[in-house]
Amino acid sequence: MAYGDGLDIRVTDSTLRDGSHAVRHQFTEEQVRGVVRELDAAGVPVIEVTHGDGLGGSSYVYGRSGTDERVLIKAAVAEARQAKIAALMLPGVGTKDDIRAVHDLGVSVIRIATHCSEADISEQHFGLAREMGLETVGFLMLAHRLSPEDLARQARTMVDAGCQCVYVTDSAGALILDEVTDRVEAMIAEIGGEAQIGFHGHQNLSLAVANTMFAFRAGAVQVDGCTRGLGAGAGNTPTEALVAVCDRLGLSTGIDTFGMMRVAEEVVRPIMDRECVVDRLSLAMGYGGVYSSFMGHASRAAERYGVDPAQILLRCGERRLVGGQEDQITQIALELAEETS
Ligand SMILES: CC[C@H](O)CC(=O)C(=O)O
Ligand SMILES: [Mn+2]
Repeated sequence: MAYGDGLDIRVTDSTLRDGSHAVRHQFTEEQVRGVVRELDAAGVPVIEVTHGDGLGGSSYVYGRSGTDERVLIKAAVAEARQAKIAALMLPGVGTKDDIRAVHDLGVSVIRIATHCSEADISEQHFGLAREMGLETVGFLMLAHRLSPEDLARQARTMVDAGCQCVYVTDSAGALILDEVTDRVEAMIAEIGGEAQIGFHGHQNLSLAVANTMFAFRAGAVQVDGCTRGLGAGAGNTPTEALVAVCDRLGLSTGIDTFGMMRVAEEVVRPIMDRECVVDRLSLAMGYGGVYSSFMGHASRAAERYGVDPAQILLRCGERRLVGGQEDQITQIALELAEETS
């Protein structure tokens, strides 16, 4: 199956959204302009720009943005020559007014994310987005927590509400190869022909590129990457590696392979606080099925209460915490401190 428009796969680069977690939401306008200019020149078809937790994410709990995301989005739209600019939102963190505002700024793709079992909270947002002529994408987050059949039923809810492509979103980097295939295939059986399927990977178990290729082989035609892997947890599927693999397999992404390698090395690496790596913490998240953006929260809570951050994360996994329950990370750190005192 191909994406269309002459592409086998359409890549959305989320460096300036998922990568925001790894720079504490401190991207500057100048950095956003530089990254968008270079990704656009390399042929990346869609570039996502938002606070790491989506529109409206700048807050005490999620972390305040260094620069207002609307300023960053406006700058991205101004720099892009061919790329579409996308924005992500979680109903409840962002609102319909945020969708209206970014539409007015020139965003053309809206990606609406819900926990994998709660697609129904996105219905009005998809309806509004389609009325406004936006391209729509749905994220079913922490997709490892549902069986393929249940996930497909949630995808059906999004599609009936107006979603044009539903992503298997491996927020914890917990899915392993065939587990991706099974989910994509179940979604194709349910919504194939009516909507596309996408895949968003995290590198916590070191499988992001491989999982993305399994998703493609099962029928996914939209996939995400982050340049130099810059993203939550151990980071995301590195766009430059994904593009190189596709190139070697003869699959067209429309992206210049060596251009992407250069952007990763010369443009994105210099603005990273640190490399995103598979280490004890990120590996614990992949192993325990924990939402990748919990890593920074757990590290800070562990330092504050003198406990082991990996233990916090594993407990988050045992309790099946979802995005939006970040306050419970502090609660767990307090419990661990009490248990060890
Ligand atoms: C804030 C939304 C969320 O982080 C989306 C995402 O990238 C994921 O679930 O992996
Ligand atoms: Mn992510």
